[in-house]
Amino acid sequence: MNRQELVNLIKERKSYLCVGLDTDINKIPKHLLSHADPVFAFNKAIIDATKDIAVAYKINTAFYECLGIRGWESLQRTIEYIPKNVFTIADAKRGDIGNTSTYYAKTFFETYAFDSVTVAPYMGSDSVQPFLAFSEKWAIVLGLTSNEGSNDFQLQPAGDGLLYEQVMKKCASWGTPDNMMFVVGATQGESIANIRKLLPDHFFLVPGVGAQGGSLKEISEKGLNKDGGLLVNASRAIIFAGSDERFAEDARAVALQYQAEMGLYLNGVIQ
Ligand SMILES: O=c1ccn([C@@H]2O[C@H](COP(=O)(O)O)[C@@H](O)[C@H]2O)c(=O)[nH]1
Repeated sequence: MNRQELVNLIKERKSYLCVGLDTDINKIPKHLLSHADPVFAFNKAIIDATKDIAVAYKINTAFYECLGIRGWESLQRTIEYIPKNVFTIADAKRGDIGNTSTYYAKTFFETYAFDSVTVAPYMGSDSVQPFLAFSEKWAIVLGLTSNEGSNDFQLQPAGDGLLYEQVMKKCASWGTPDNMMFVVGATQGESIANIRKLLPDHFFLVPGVGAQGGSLKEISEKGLNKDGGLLVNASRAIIFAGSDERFAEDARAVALQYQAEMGLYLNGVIQ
């Protein structure tokens, strides 16, 4: 999906909600366990319940990879089931020497046809650039993450600023706002305005609302730009909103609340 299609979708749906399919087999409702593919059965119900509200789905590959071949099959069924007009993210946090990165990119962009993949930039330009060589595909580079450990390196002084600022500026120079986004945690509210100033045009994938306690209001007020410019992810808060037969309706109810709030923040900001 290209940038204009994503921007149009955000405008149409008045939503920048990304539903995170962190489908933990140990947390899905028990009645699904008798299905041939319980993870896919769960995802299918969540997708059916949210596909008119969400603009993106993020599949965190850890929850699938841990199940071996069955997990990869669930992932494949899920990515094939997600409507083609919605943006898809493989949250795999890859990045390696150049030729290996190329094969990671082929895995997620060609074999599984995701629109984007999350990339850890620590190994530098040759580890990130292979993800930028695919038309209408995106690298989503870890910028300032939502976890406590972001203090260990990302928020440490470096050069004339902080390490995450140097990393984001440098990475941005390898791509464009049409093929690169950044992960910015919703728990990093006090840094969002600074990051938006640093990168006015880039999309940010923002995990950390819901279960991690980040503020949708703060991230939206400080992070939205004229194109929207944000994809705010909620995983557990949506997909595990309920735990019985009504889990998909419960997920929809929470997703609708996020969409309604996002509609308010978009008003007057998006052009
Ligand atoms: O900085 C980061 C980067 C990635 N994540 C991922 O996003 C989701 C968040 O899940 P919730 O249940 O909504 O907390 C999950 O897949 C993380 O691995 C992140 O949280 N922070």
